[in-house]
Amino acid sequence: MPSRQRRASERPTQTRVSPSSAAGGQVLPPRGRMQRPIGWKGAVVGPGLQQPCLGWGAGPGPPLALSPASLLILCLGPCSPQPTLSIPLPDWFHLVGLLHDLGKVLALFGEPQWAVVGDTFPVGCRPQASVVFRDSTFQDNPDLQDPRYSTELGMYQPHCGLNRVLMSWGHDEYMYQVMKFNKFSLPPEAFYMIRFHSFYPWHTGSDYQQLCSQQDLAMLPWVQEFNKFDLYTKCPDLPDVDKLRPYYQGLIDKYCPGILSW
Ligand SMILES: O[C@H]1[C@H](O)[C@@H](O)[C@H](O)[C@@H](O)[C@H]1O
Ligand SMILES: [Fe+2]
Repeated sequence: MPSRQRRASERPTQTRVSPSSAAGGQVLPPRGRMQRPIGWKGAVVGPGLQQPCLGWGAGPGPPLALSPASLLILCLGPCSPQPTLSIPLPDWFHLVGLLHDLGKVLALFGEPQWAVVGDTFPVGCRPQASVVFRDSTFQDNPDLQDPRYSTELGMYQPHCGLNRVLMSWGHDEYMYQVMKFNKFSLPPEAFYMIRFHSFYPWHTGSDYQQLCSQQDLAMLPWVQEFNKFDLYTKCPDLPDVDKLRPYYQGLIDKYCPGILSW
């Protein structure tokens, strides 16, 4: 069993794919303490929010504001890293922790859950062994019947680079696009970490090497370092928002100030 798959079945609180769904389709709500949807409605879209730090600009969504306190609760509480840093990391690394899952706001725009959360993988080529539930959920995927898309390289050139690869859609790519559009002054590593943090078959499964460029290999350690603080590392206790807020507000002001377009 691929390690990612083993982890998924060992951890019942994580989002899971219905065993009865045919084509890698239906994603069921997680069990246990993550039973609630990601909490945007209650925690972020409250009327009582003050001093919004990240706001909605022009876009299809309703006028919403994300307060620093809400972000901290969402991102440092139930859905982000425990501070067990073993090496000194740059300050922006902490901001990546805060921001990395904000793309899940797509769920508010009516995007179905399977197109927002879940691990990501390249489309247009054969899904490799470490893709979670690879063996049980891809049997009806039409690409696998198409000789152009069902080989190891599929529609790609060898070592074309992940920036030329079409990934399955989700919160990673959306947040990356938001950061780019709003010109966050973060280093390329930060963009990269957010864009590929759910690409477990690559950063943890070591698959898809045939698509990687030298630049991808250079970025891999950053994605792996970040992964130590991603899934399964959540602190069960809510953070002390008042204590943490000035620090994170400082990072926001430094790297992504003002009102953002989503
Ligand atoms: O499969 C997981 C899961 O869907 C999480 O909700 C998400 O934050 C991760 O990035 C992803 O890899
Ligand atoms: Fe994520």
